[in-house]
Amino acid sequence: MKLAGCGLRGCRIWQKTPVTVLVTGAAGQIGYALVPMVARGLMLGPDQPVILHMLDILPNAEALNGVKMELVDAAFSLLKGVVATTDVVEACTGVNIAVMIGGFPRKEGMERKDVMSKNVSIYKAQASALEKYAAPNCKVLVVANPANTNAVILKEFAPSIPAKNITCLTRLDHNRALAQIAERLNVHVGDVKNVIIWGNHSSTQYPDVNHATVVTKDGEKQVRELVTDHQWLYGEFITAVQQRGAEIIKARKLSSALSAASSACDHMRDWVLGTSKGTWVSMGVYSDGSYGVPAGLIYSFPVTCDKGGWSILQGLKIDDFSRAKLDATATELVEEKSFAYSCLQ
Ligand SMILES: NC(=O)c1ccc[n+]([C@@H]2O[C@H](COP(=O)([O-])OP(=O)(O)OC[C@H]3O[C@@H](n4cnc5c(N)ncnc54)[C@H](O)[C@@H]3O)[C@@H](O)[C@H]2O)c1
Ligand SMILES: O=C(O)C[C@H](O)C(=O)O
Repeated sequence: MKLAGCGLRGCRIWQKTPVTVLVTGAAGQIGYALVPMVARGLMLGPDQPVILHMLDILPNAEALNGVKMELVDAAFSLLKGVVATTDVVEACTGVNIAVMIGGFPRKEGMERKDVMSKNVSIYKAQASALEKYAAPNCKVLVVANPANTNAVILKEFAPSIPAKNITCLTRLDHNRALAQIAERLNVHVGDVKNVIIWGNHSSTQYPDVNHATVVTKDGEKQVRELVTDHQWLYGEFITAVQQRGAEIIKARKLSSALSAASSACDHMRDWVLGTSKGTWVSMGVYSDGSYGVPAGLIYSFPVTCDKGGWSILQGLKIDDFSRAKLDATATELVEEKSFAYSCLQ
């Protein structure tokens, strides 16, 4: 914190030191939705000044500069500086938070594996830059797909960044699950909590409501008690969350952007500022073997956050149906990880 003038004679207020936030792929759709949210304090809080570092590739340099012009024009009071660059070293220098959205998008006719091999090389190069130039204790959120596996590669090639600081986005899936339950029960989404997304940000993810609750006028109730149609919970609900990204691509001809950006803010805000008491969220984090998930994967778990750190929520009962789902998505991640490594040979 430092003492800063508030503009009135004789007035001094304590102002926090700005936090530097890197957004890669900032000229893309999610980047364009995200940077104003960060500049408005939706990621780090309404009293936290920020400096934005925006990275994109050379063919998008002009568009990136346009985003910078708009940020300046919006006159955000929390925004203390903007760097728009195609130089990865300049982009990574001194960053406290890195939101990695940049990557090669899947194009028509391309297999998931084609995209993976391109993105794995990008994440290897950017890991090295973050390792060398980011601020100590930089927190990383990988959004670009395949998000979990890009995060694994980033961790591998930035060995001095603590594994606890490298995460991937499954909060969008978590929010989608909350929204599906809220719609089904005709309640406000803010009254639903503690769903879980297990595993990969892909169609093998397992949205689990076994421990989820809803605040009602008669107190907190289990989702399983309120949604009496268990066939729906075991079938349509799971598929709806797993397939929501594809459904949005079908409708928009583009992948989700505003919801992805908003969820990225939710992820970082809870990580930095903490989750509320009795509430957990889903984050793709480094597996320590909890719940029988192979150690070393970046896997989505239920986590609680406190004092800038996260912990995997322990001790939840996993029934046989869930066990099979947790294992299936872990198997996919093991295969993706091994394919990603083979791309680097
Ligand atoms: N995890 C999630 O929940 C989630 C949700 C939605 C989208 N996504 C993924 O996020 C990614 C971005 O989506 P989008 O809609 O913003 O895509 P987009 O194509 O609009 O934007 C991507 C941007 O990345 C830039 N880029 C490409 N290579 C780069 C590099 N090496 N360094 C820096 N920038 C680079 C591109 O030029 C482009 O501006 C995609 O991989 C998408 O699948 C993830
Ligand atoms: O970009 C995609 O493939 C979909 C995206 O990850 C989403 O979940 O909306």
